[in-house]
Amino acid sequence: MALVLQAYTFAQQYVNSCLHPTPTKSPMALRLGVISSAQINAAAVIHPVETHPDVILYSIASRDVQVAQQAAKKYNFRKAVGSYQELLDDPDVDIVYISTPNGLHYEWSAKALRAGKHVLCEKPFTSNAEEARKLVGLAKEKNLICEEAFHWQFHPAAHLFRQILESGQYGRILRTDAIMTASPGVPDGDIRWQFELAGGSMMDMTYALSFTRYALRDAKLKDIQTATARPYKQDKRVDEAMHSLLLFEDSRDSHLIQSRVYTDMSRKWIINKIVPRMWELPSIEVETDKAIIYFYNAMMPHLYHYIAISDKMTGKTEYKKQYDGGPCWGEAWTTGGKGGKSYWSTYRYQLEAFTHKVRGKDVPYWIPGEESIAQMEVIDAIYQAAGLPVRPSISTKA
Ligand SMILES: NC(=O)C1=CN([C@@H]2O[C@H](COP(=O)(O)OP(=O)(O)OC[C@H]3O[C@@H](n4cnc5c(N)ncnc54)[C@H](OP(=O)(O)O)[C@@H]3O)[C@@H](O)[C@H]2O)C=CC1
Ligand SMILES: O=C1OC[C@@H](O)[C@H](O)[C@H]1O
Repeated sequence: MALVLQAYTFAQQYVNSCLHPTPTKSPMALRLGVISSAQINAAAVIHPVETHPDVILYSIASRDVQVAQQAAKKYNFRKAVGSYQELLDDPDVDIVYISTPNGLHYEWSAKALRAGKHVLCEKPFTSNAEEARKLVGLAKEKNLICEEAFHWQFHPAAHLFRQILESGQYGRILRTDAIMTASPGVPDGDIRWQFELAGGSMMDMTYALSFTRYALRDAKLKDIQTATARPYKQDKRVDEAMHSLLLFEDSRDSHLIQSRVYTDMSRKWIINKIVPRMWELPSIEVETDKAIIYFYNAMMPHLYHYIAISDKMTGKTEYKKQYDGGPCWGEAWTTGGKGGKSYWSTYRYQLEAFTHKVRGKDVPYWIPGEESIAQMEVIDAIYQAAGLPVRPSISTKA
């Protein structure tokens, strides 16, 4: 389903970029360089940039210059180059988006920082926690931005979800249950199946853990009760699926919270294997003292989402949604907030925050580097608990 959603996002973004024509660009607009010709580029940055007045599509790099030229022609980049380093050597590039396979995130983010560029790096941030620590340290040393592109966290629906959990109205969080599955599954040959490129369901579908840690905010991981991987048939080091039960300690009163995190890159179909589970969108359920709170489609809430709050005492369910404004972005016309637009994707909200951060302005929402480190530490711990190797560092040159 995640792949279908992704395809739908591409289409939606395309329609939106037509319906909402390119604004006049600032003469000093930030010049974006894109590293790789990945499929996700269009949805994640290209279309968001088209509707952003302070960023232009400046340069795209591919290992194959012809591929870069095709992408540049299709999306109106000013330049196309045949090596990632050539893009980084260009003094006119201000900000860089990195969409290489996971295993190369660290290498190219580090090289971009060393070249003096601000970085928006795809999720998962790095191959492992050690790389994450080094990258965050390097960004601090260079006084540059290096942000993990966990786009969903920038959307107003995510902020409403957190506000509901932290309102105190529903009591303490007792347990969480987050899933992300692909049905139809990820095709063989995809980068997500390659161990050396830091593949695996826990890495690719790291959203399920992100939903969990976001809901629990400052809770500390106390224990991994169980972690069971279903190995990929062609490489047993790669988790086709991962079922984990984590134990967190609440930062306020130290009570324990049990969190189930389930990721699956090859979810079984139902009814004699003829119906893919199209409805099984990345989601999280949170049980509190007083309610069950369910955030449906937390990964791409701009397409569709709801937050259902079921009262344990009355059995009544209340539904909420938030496509713009909300607790962080505010309503531009009433609170002086930035508001956002209801047609903005998670990626467009993310770009808005990223550019503001680069410009040194206040941002409605941000993911500190320490968060990305903590996320990678939990992923490493899950792999270890499941008896699988932590994803390797292949970028020794960075
Ligand atoms: N935020 C989101 O919603 C999403 C994020 N992602 C993340 O984005 C990244 C890219 O994913 P996706 O778009 O599916 O990737 P693709 O497989 O479509 O593209 C990856 C690109 O990386 C480059 N590359 C460099 N080295 C290699 C290598 N050894 N093998 C393969 N490709 C290589 C290639 O570009 P070239 O040949 O031009 O150099 C390739 O086109 C991943 O980290 C993934 O987790 C993915 C999907 C959605
Ligand atoms: O980040 C992602 O979001 C969409 C998924 O289909 C994809 O596997 C993942 O990389």
